Amino acid sequence: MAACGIPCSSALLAQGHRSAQAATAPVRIGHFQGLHRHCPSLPSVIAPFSALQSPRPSRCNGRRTLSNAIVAQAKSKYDYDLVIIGCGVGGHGAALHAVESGLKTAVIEGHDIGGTCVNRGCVPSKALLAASGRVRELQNGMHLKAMGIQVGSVSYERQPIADHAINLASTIQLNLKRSLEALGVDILKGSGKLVDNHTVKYSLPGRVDVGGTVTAKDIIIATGSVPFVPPGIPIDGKTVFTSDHALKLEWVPDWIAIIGSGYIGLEFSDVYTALGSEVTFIEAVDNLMPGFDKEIARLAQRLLINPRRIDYHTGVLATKVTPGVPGVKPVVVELTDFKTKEKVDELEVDAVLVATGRAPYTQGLNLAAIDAETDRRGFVPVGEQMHVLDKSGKPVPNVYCIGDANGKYMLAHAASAQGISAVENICGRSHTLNHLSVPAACFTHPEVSFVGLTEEAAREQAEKDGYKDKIAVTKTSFKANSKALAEKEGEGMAKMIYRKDTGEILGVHIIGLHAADLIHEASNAVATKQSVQDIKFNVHAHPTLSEVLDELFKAAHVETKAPGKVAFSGDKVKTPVTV
Ligand SMILES: Cc1cc2nc3c(=O)[nH]c(=O)nc-3n(C[C@H](O)[C@H](O)[C@H](O)COP(=O)(O)OP(=O)(O)OC[C@H]3O[C@@H](n4cnc5c(N)ncnc54)[C@H](O)[C@@H]3O)c2cc1C
Ligand SMILES: NC(=O)c1ccc[n+]([C@@H]2O[C@H](COP(=O)([O-])OP(=O)(O)OC[C@H]3O[C@@H](n4cnc5c(N)ncnc54)[C@H](O)[C@@H]3O)[C@@H](O)[C@H]2O)c1
Repeated sequence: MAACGIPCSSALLAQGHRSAQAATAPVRIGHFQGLHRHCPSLPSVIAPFSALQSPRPSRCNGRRTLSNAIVAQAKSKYDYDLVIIGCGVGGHGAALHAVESGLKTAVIEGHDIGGTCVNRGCVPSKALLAASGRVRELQNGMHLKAMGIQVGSVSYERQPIADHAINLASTIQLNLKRSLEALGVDILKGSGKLVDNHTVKYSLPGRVDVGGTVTAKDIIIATGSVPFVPPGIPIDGKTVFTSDHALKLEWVPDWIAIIGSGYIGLEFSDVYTALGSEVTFIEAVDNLMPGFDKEIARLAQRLLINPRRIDYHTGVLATKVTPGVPGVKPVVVELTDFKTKEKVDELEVDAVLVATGRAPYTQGLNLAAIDAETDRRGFVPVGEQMHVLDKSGKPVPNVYCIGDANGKYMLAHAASAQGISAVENICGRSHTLNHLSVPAACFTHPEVSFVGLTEEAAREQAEKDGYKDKIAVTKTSFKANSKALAEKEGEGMAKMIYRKDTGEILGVHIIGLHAADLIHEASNAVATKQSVQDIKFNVHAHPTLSEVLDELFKAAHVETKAPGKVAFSGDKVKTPVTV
């Protein structure tokens, strides 16, 4: 567990293997935040951005304190103010903010606009979760009967569910591309490689008609990640596969082993069990969901694992997997004790999903050209303000790295927020993203979400910094919430870890209906440094699920009554590295 409480165990396990795996993986590349603001189908939403209404504006749109002479020089010397290598959600979010800030911007994209999130991640997985979630709900006769509803037998068609995910990804990919075009961002097709800290060469293998060299005042690297596959596990894409293949839902195995009980493993266990599969988790750590707050993980096990057709082996590694033939020959999985390294079991299943983390996609960038190198796992080292660090740990002028490629927090909205932060710094508006305020959610049924530290990490931090007797925890249950009860969805809890001397919110964790939406009141409070004694005066509509949080805040007891922003211990906490 990293200091921030964000899941990171797979990274520990993966050490030493990642770069090698990434080297053989195909180039991949997506954000809602940007999409909502800039979707071409929403012109009225775009309108407020001055960058759109004027001809190509000068650097940083008048907000930067550059003299006109410097601006003119900057404009004439380079092709662009900003070039972004990689156009996933991170690159896209950075590009939108750059245009808003008046920067002449280009993105270089080697595969598909939208990257992992849009094409092989968040978007298609949420489509599968939405469809399979309905199947689960309609098949839960007891639940429906409790509200006086009876349904006949419920069935589904696999291909239309798969098509829903594929079509959604295509639509959003197109929306992202159009939003960039509408904003005047040049989209350069090819794989980018640094020449120096102002120059990028780009090309597409096998295409002599595509490519070139561009110069820019600043460069952002946003090349993302690919699935990490441990050694000894050959991916055939049919019986042994990663999320890249699973999202296509080409078949629904009767029995599937999922290696890894992190985000991907959990979300796919939700999809597969709803569609009728039996699931076996193989988890290296001694407990399932090792990256989550322990109490939340225990309740998650009671809600998401135990009542379903799921069993599990913990404390074991899948050290060897032999692919099978669908319907003919099973996949064989060799299990090795994580601690003793002795072979302990062998499983025969229909399919294996490898969900053991993600590896950065950073090779081929030629970081040597800027006197930088990746760490041993392939991540690009960055400072607090997203500057790439050179071999001696100093910031490389004008080169930044955001998103999965730097490994700070491998989530779509974190990539986009880091992109916005980098652009702020490029524009001379010093900005540091507080990663402890970035929410995370797992979209199972019910959902799990959190922000900040787990209870364990908060206590560890407090012990180290000498305020361990100041840590307090409040908890509320969905069972007492009118809206949840009206929905017959009373299973779930929220917990908050805070400092009773200052009222600082250190972490909030939720499991229950719409937990992924509910977390934002807490994450925004952490971001704006609202204290518990302030937030407890917020008014929540009744009856809503948000009252679960209202009660949570009201249950907190703070020693000081002083309202307002306080000096938080989080101010001193360095941006956590989570992988
Ligand atoms: C199954 C799955 C589900 C997920 N669900 C969620 C979720 O619900 N919520 C969430 O927040 N996160 C989710 N994630 C994580 C999220 O997808 C990533 O954190 C996010 O995509 C990272 O964005 P990025 O821009 O850093 O990288 P990417 O999205 O990987 O984009 C990088 C882009 O750079 C391009 N590229 C790479 N190298 C080069 C080069 N040299 N030149 C030019 N282009 C290059 C790639 O083609 C790619 O398009 C999920 C991930 C997976 C796998
Ligand atoms: N809803 C979301 O936000 C969402 C959804 C999916 C993915 N993601 C992102 O994608 C990334 C990858 O997800 P993930 O679930 O693959 O990674 P993860 O790091 O969340 O979980 C990987 C799990 O695999 C286990 N593991 C690693 N190697 C193993 C081995 N050899 N044998 C057995 N167990 C092993 C680890 O202990 C860990 O529990 C995450 O960083 C996450 O941020 C986010």
